[in-house]
Amino acid sequence: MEPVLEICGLAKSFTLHNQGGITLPVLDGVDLAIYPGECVALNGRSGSGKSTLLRTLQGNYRVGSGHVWVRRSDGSRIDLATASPRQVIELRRSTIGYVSQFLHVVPRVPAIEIVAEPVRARGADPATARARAAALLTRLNVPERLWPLAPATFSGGEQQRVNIARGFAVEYPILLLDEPTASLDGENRAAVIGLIDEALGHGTAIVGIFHDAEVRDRVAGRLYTMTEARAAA
Ligand SMILES: Nc1ncnc2c1ncn2[C@@H]1O[C@H](COP(=O)(O)OP(=O)(O)OP(=O)(O)O)[C@@H](O)[C@H]1O
Repeated sequence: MEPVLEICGLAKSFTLHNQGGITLPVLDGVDLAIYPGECVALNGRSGSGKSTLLRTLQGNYRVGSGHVWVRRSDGSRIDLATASPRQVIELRRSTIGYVSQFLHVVPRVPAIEIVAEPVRARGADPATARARAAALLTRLNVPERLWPLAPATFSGGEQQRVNIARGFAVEYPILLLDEPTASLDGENRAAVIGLIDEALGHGTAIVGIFHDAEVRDRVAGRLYTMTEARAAA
């Protein structure tokens, strides 16, 4: 079986332009291959670069050096290091799902539409997309009275569940999860674990940050421990 995601010699540093142009090395020599149907948990102390790696895999941060090969459903591969912005947008629609820690709400867009949007973007008709969204919101215990409302006023846990529903609305080949259970109670944690299990069963490859050790031990088949980037000489 071929990996859906192959990270080779990835390095990434940030240049702080407003602080004298200091360069902060964060990732160095990351090598990791991820296969369909497996869940890899990023492990490491606070500040070791877990979120930076996840955002780089989503194409949100530019690759410093090295390669991040993403395999598309037609078998072709794209390297995020050289992908155009247009290709990155297309990969996010078709191949790479991402559940961030916080929902970035668009003003006035109802929760159900936020969840249905990725389904529609893949060509489903509005009724099918809304039905999928409704099923996920129900599963994640988001009360139906909230569905037509914009989530700006929702509680932290409600916003997170809308975000999770959106991330799982489509069966992406690759799903990136940034602390998907951080502000959830036991019942909703169990619902998220159920969704993760199903996605893995469908062959989705998951890379996640799970500070909740119980959830991590339950879903992750493998840990990838971040090592400190070599300090700049
Ligand atoms: N946009 C940025 N600009 C400058 N430095 C950044 C940026 N994002 C992250 N960093 C720095 O990179 C390092 C790694 O941060 P990152 O958030 O990836 O760590 P983490 O392992 O996810 O931490 P935590 O477990 O605390 O969330 C930190 O020292 C952080 O200050």
